[in-house]
Amino acid sequence: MTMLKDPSVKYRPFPQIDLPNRQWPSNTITKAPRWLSTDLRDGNQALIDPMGAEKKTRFFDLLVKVGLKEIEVGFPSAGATEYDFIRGLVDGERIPEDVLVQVLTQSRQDLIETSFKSLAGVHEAIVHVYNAVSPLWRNVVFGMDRAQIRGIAENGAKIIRDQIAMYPQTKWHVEYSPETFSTAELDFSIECCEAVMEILQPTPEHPIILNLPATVEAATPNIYADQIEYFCNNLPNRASAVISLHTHNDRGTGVAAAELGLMAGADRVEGCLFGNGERTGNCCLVTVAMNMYTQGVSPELDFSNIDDVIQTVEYCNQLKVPERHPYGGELVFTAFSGSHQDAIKKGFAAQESRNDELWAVPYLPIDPADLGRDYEAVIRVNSQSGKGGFAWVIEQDQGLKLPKRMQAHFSKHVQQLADELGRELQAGDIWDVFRKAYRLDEPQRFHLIDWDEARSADGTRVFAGKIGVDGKEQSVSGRGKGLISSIVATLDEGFGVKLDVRDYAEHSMGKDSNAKAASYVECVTPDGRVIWGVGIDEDVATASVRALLSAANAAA
Ligand SMILES: CC(=O)SCCNC(=O)CCNC(=O)[C@H](O)C(C)(C)COP(=O)(O)OP(=O)(O)OC[C@H]1O[C@@H](n2cnc3c(N)ncnc32)[C@H](O)[C@@H]1OP(=O)(O)O
Ligand SMILES: CC(C)C(=O)C(=O)O
Repeated sequence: MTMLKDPSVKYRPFPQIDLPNRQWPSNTITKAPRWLSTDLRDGNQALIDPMGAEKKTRFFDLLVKVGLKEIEVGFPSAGATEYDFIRGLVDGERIPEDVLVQVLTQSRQDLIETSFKSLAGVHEAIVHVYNAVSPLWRNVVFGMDRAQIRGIAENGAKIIRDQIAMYPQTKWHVEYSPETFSTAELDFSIECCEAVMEILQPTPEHPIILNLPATVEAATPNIYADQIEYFCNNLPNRASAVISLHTHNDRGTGVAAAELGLMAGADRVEGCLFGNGERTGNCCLVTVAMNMYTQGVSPELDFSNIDDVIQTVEYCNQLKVPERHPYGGELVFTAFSGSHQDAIKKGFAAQESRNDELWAVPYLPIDPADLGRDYEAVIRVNSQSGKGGFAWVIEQDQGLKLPKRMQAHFSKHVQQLADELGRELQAGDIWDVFRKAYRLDEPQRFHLIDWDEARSADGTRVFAGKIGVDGKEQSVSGRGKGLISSIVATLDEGFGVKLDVRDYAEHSMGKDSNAKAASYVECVTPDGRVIWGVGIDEDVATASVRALLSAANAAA
């Protein structure tokens, strides 16, 4: 047992931010921010096997396809793989006109120079320089005081200014990250940013990007929002800076922090698809974007074919997108449990009958179709499921709309199978048990060979059928007020099978003229047994005959 009884001996609470008049809690996100994907940099540097050129190229093409306009393509001074990939993008003219590529560098002369070289000839790009500013890093990593740390930032800014002058054919943008911003003194982060701005002289027309990372997430997301609002309020020349967020997910609230940071006044969000990145990952861009979408705000990113996106991301990262990951996970639109299935099924029916576009289905905060998912996987059946669940599956799979009371009747068969198998039931399992339960497969005691119907002078109907009985053909007939009662009379008079019909339903199994019909009949036997019969046929009347024979087979 290594957990301390009193963790306050080892850990300290994160201090509150002094921001008495905070505005962000009353704000909402009303438009898409500028997005930057750092999949090819922060995501890549955290992989067991970093991507090679082939994977990076595929990922880059995907990011362009979903609509990313700013893409951090790597850390050029890390080595030849990174450098050559970036040069390949430039030389191969693979960067669309409206896409800005970004590269990251430490604030060191040789690394900055390599970074510019990697991009030489590009039409427009962002050079991103960082140095850590918080006390722990100052003391432990750098062994420097505040002035020296600010000096690293200033030195980098000067080198960048000089490099920009050497590559005039490119429109350059600069991003500065006071790394570890969220655990640093706010005034010191502002001091470093201000010093960098002093050197680079940004303007509102050509602003600097100030990226404020929660390099390690160390507090609740409201604290990060306070830090962002404080920074925005106190940065001199705020109009000449684009405020960018770069959150990590150490406490599991990287997305929340980014969202609250936007409410607090930021303009831009950095992150990775499905939250890849160092340790627990970066803020997930898919989640922030789709959260926005479900509030009726276009994220200006296209995840309408999420499965294609996942396939490429999983291939490139060699990491699986977890089954419960928001919006993308395999199970996030699936209900196994009975009460959820019931509500979803009713929700779809209500949605269809309302016939408007507003989405309102219980337990589904978003229409799976908006992510390119179909409705088949919305309901899956196991031992936790209810009748709404298998009724949905059998309707989707076979086109059968079981009457409500029949669902209850069939339920015990499904439940028994689910308990026996101890696993999820596939559509095929449910269809097998249905055919068995309602005797749809031959041989059965009674089966239909042919039938005809006539009307007598008194208006009654006469059913005349050729029925196979235990393998032998028999001609039988019966009279009634309608088709059903004439078949019931036939079964009674011909075979002594007595059925009291309680309920009857039929429907077409599709919309076109070739669609089959299904009939369901609920009967009670003289000894009080409730029996359901099912008939399926091209002809609706024949489906009724089959349904009654199915019931007779159970009664016999
Ligand atoms: C929060 C982030 O994710 S930041 C991005 C991190 N990503 C990466 O590091 C991936 C790519 N990095 C690399 O391939 C390598 O680190 C390289 C090639 C860039 C540099 O490698 P090395 O020269 O061996 O240096 P290393 O990364 O170990 O850095 C250590 C030195 O750089 C200094 N340093 C670290 N960060 C910075 C910085 N941002 N600016 C200036 N100096 C820095 C350290 O203080 C240390 O100095 P010291 O040797 O005097 O103690
Ligand atoms: C370089 C910076 C932005 C970073 O990756 C971080 O702080 O997490």
